Amino acid sequence: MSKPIEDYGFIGNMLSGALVAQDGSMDWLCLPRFDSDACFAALLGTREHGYWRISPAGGPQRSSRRYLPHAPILETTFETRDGTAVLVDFMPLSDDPEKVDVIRLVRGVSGRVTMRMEMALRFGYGKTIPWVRRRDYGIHAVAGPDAVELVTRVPLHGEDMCTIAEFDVREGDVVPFTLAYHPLHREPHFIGDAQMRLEHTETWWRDWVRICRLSEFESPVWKDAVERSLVTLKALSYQPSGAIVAAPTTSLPEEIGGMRNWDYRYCWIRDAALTLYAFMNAGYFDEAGAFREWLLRAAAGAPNQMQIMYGVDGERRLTEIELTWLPGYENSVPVRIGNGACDQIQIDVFGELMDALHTARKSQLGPNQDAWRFQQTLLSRLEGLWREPDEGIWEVRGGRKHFVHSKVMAWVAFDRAIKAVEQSGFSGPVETWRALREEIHREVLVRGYDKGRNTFVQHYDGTALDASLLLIAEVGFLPPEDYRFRGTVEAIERELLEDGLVLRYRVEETEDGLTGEEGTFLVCSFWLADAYTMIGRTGDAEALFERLLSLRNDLGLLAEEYHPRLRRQLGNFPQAFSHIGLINTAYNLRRVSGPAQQRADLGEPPRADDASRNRAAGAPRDEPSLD
Ligand SMILES: OC[C@H]1O[C@H](O[C@H]2O[C@H](CO)[C@@H](O)[C@H](O)[C@H]2O)[C@H](O)[C@@H](O)[C@@H]1O
Repeated sequence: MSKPIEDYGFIGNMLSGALVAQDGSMDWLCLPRFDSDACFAALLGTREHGYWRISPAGGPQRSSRRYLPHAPILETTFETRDGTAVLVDFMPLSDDPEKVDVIRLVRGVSGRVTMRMEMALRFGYGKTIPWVRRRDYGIHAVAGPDAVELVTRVPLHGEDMCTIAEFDVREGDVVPFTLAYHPLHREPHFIGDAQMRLEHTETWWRDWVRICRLSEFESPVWKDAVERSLVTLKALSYQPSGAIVAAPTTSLPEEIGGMRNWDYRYCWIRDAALTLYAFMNAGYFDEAGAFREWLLRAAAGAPNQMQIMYGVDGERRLTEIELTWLPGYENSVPVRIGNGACDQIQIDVFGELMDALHTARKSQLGPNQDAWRFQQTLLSRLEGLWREPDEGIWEVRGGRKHFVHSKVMAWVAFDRAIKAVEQSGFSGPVETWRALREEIHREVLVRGYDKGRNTFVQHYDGTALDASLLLIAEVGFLPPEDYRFRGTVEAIERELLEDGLVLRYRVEETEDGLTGEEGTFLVCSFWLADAYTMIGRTGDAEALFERLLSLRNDLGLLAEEYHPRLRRQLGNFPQAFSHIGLINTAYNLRRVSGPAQQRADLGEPPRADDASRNRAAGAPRDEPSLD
């Protein structure tokens, strides 16, 4: 029986991540990387597909949970008739991407609680039962190239292809369990003092959060929401390369029982560029630098071969396949790994990329000629490409169209390049770019705008609406007071709202190549709040933002979508896109010159004045300069 998506907490260490349910069951864990095979995949199947549960043997009478302040460290409290015990789950930081660990500490709080640990390791996304051997420290399990050590002082025994332990904890007892991954060709490693690793992990995250600019929020709820979102985004970054995954999961459905199930454990240029923007808003510049370095490496080569997404180390081949042995989350099939969208053309990424680098440059992170050369080659490709149809921001699988958002973002790409020349002294064919910027603008106002309804439309020669049009003012294509933008906001309010939340489009009006429905798309609702702010409807913006905050789970986490009637989160979880929206909208609401205006080049950008503090706090890599 699946648990609601919002029942899960996320822990991670910038190499991989795990989902742990309220009942103490770790139902999703991929080792050693975000996109490695899962060794616990009960999330998308049953216990047969792997899980690791630690909870009171007779079940708790009550349980509650929280994150430790400032860190992706989960603490679940189980109250039983005999006493209270706490389970602390975390993934310690590691310098070696092939050696990744999960630590679970059971602490006795009061009385005497009998706890039960059950572990069913199933490598290869729930398919492969490993060869398990006893060791004096616990067990050693091997399957193919993967090996783990489960280290504990508690006696273990086997039952029905699972490893089991029952043990008592009394007030003051601490019982650690460590799962340490290593590739079979390497020696096992042992973590040592789990309590010390906990303290080290807590300290690292506390120092990281110290940089964060939260003083502009009076409300502790807003402060916490922004901080938790930043910590989540940071935990979704892949430390060795600087990439950022869209989510740590695959195939959590956008419709319960439906086929809209995708693998998000990769780095989308779009999502990562917007993440970068959220980080810069909050004062984090090392992350911006690291992502740019990743991008330059991943996208290096012929500009016409730049992809819209890559693996975390820059891998290009992300072949999409179906895992037929997994029944899917609440029977939502297929379960997919890999993502066919990697071969799509999505013109908006040129704009998102140029915009993020523009903001970074304005934030006074030093110039970088390599990055500028790279941007110029991208623009030379865009000169012809912007005229072509594409798959657009929503990655439709029903055929290419002339999406208006894609054209607007092509305009953004040339606009930011022109500004780089005008404001920062870079050189380039600025007259050509000016002419293209003008031509795109003119064309969109004619072919992308429906005069009769006073609204922009999803694609040329069509009538459907699309939530991505809410970004038209935010990116500076038109001023917010322009009647055509206001008309678009009103049309979206009339036609794309479900219980006050925004659908990205109406599935019945959009050839997305898929069947079924989907929930409201959370980042689009944040964009609507931004649009309200920009057109002076601050009360509506605040109300919508508060509503969106109320949709977070008890730990402050958001999936990609929300179903208002079912009152359930839907889609991959936690999703970077949604948390990016939360952060940017919060700053937008509290700054005289918020991110929307910054992107539209109307105000002051976030500054790099905290970058040195960022480094001092032990951020994991040097800050490369940004153009
Ligand atoms: O709806 C179909 C598409 O859904 C996914 O894409 C969505 O997630 C991406 C990552 O967050 C985001 O960049 C994109 O804008 C979203 O539409 C899926 O990854 C695609 O393969 C699928 O076609």
